[in-house]
Amino acid sequence: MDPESSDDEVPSLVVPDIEQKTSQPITQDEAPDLVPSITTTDPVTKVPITIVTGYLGAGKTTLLNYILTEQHGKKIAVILNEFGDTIDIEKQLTVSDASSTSASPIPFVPLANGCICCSVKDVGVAAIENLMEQRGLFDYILLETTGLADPGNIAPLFWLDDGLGSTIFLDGIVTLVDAKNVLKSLDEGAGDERKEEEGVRHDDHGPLLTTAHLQISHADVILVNKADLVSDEELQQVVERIQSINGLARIQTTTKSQVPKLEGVLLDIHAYDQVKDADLVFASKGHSHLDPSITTTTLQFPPLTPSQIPLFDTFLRTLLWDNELPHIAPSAYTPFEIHRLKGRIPLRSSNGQEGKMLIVQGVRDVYDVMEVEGTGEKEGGEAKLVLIGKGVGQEAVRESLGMSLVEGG
Ligand SMILES: Nc1nc2c(ncn2[C@@H]2O[C@H](COP(=O)(O)OP(=O)(O)OP(=O)(O)O)[C@@H](O)[C@H]2O)c(=O)[nH]1
Ligand SMILES: [Zn+2]
Repeated sequence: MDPESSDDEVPSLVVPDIEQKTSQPITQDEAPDLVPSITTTDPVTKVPITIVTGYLGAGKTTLLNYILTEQHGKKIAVILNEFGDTIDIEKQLTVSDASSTSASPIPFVPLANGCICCSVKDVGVAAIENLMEQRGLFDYILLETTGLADPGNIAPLFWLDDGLGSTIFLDGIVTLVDAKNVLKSLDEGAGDERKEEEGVRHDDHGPLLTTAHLQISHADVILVNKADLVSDEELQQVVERIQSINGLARIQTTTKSQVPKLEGVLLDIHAYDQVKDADLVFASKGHSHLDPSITTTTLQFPPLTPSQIPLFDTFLRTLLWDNELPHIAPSAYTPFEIHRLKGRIPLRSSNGQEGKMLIVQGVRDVYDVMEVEGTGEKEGGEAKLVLIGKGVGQEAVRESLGMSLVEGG
């Protein structure tokens, strides 16, 4: 919902009233050129995009190669965002798609010299728009980020930029984790060479908040790769640490980034347009907080009445846009940061008709609330709002929600 619309509608996509950094028109020679290919006039069908992220050397390119050589019948375009001149090496690695029978090579967009999440955002958007001129040649986009990218800055690009939002949709964020080195990265920031000017997210309120934390906390799927390099115990320890950070993501352990199945597991997962009850089961079980920086917490509460909907939306806005907890004195809680949120909120229908449901999705300060038909669950189903981030487990968050939903409060 944009700020102007009336409160009683169920808000749809809401974005903070940040002045949008309007992307300056990129001159043609700035936007990377595409591999030449046939243009087609296929009607606009929204093309899914999967963001592949993960630390340097975790196995992103190995995954892309694996996907490009698997027989899945998809025509995939690849956007490679690598620092500096590794782009050519990556290009050979990535678009060597032996299996592609199509005469034209895979549409491939190199985005070198910077990180799409911070320094080449506009070029990235222009490159994707450019790519979409060739739609019809492909029906899926894979975007491999640099090893140092913060996916929380990239995901909203596909929500915020209504130009892009009309032709592509974010299907999910896949994070590759190096089983052998991830704990060091999380505990010591090993390998986190983000430059200060990029606003390195080492948090001065306590424990380290590294790029590895961000890539894990924002993931919809996490591949714990290089399993062959660690013992079973070490692998289990890594999986448990990652699960305690992100209780929503589906986690697989892999070697050479090879997953048994792509469809519905890595691709076409629709992580942003639906929230199934099964998605929230693990997160709702409550877990030991193994990581000092980032945790997952689940707020459970009774179904909302129609008049509580705007109260709930005000709670979300204050939480995500103002970084404050309504009704709680700032001195009564420590600074928090929301990376990802998902919710299924049954609505108590006033006349007993089968309850509708609010589905909530959020990444950092961009969130989306959709009203959908209930799935026939009995009315008493609890509402669940799962938060992933820093400081989300403090009792004040729960209290603030409870006080926010008091009608006439
Ligand atoms: N032992 C082992 N090596 C792996 C595995 N997966 C990938 N590798 C190797 O690890 C190295 C890095 O893999 P890449 O796929 O290039 O990793 P990346 O994340 O794309 O790396 P950057 O582009 O530098 O960020 C390559 O030599 C891969 O062959 C694995 O499961 N086990
Ligand atoms: Zn970046």
